[in-house]
Amino acid sequence: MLKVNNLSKTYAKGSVKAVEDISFSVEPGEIFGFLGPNGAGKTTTIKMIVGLLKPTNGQITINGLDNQEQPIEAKKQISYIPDKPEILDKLKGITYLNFIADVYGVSSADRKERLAYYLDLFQLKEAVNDVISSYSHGMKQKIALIGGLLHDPNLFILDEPMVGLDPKSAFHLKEVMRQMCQKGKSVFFSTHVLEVAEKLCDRIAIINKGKIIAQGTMEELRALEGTKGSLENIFLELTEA
Ligand SMILES: Nc1ncnc2c1ncn2[C@@H]1O[C@H](COP(=O)(O)OP(=O)(O)OP(=O)(O)O)[C@@H](O)[C@H]1O
Repeated sequence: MLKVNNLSKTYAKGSVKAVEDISFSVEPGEIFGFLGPNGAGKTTTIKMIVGLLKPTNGQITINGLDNQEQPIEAKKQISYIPDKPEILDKLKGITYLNFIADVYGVSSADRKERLAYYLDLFQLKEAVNDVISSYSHGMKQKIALIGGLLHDPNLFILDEPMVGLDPKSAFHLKEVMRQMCQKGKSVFFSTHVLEVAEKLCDRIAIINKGKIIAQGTMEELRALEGTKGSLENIFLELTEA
C-alpha cells in the first residue's frame, strides 16, 4: 500500500539532515506505527508521503502510484490528518464536510451514510450545524477526522492522532482504524503514546535523528533487543544514545 525507498530530506540548504535514507513499507490490512523522539523526523517524513514536502532524495509509492509522478492519483488514495488540523473555521461543520466530500467526488448516497455514521460515532450530530470557530480543540480534531474518512481512503495517515481526543473518541478512532484494516486498507500514524502503539499496531518503525533504527512486529522488536519488555523499554533503550 505504501512503499518508501531511500527517502531523505535536508533543510537549510543541506545543513539540517531531517530524514536520512529511510526505507519501509506498509502492507494492505496493516496498522503501522511511526515512533521517535522529538525532532526525529516523523512529521517531515509524513509531509513527504502526503505530498506537502518534496523529498531531497528517494521515492514514495502509494497503492502503486508514485507520489511525485502521479500526485493527484496518489492523493486520491489517502487521507491525512495533521497533528494540528487547520480547518476553514468560518464555515459550519456540515458545510466543511460537504466541501470535502465534493472535492473527493463522494456520491450523495455514500455521503449521507458516512456522515450519519461518523457524526453519531464522534458525537458531533448537533455541533455540526455550528460554525467551526466555536468548537473546542478536540471537536475540531474530530471534524477533521470525519472529513478524512468521508471518501473512504485506502491509506489513512495521521500525525499524533490521539492528542486532544477524549477517551471515548480515542477508543472509537482506534476501532475505525481496525475496521479499515479489516477491509484491506492501511493506517500509518505517528505517536508518542507507546502503550497505544504497542496494543494497536501490526508493525512499528522507530526513527531517531533522521534514521530508522528498528522496525518490525512487537515480537521482532523484542527479539532485536533480546528482551521480553514493553515497547517503552525497547524505545528508551534504542533511543538512549
Ligand atoms: N522548516 C524547517 N526548517 C529547518 N529545519 C526543520 C524544518 N522543519 C523541521 N526541521 C528540523 O528537522 C528535524 C526533524 O523535524 P520533524 O518536525 O520532522 O520531527 P518530529 O519527529 O516530527 O518531531 P516532534 O515529535 O517534536 O513533532 C528537526 O531537527 C527539526 O528542527
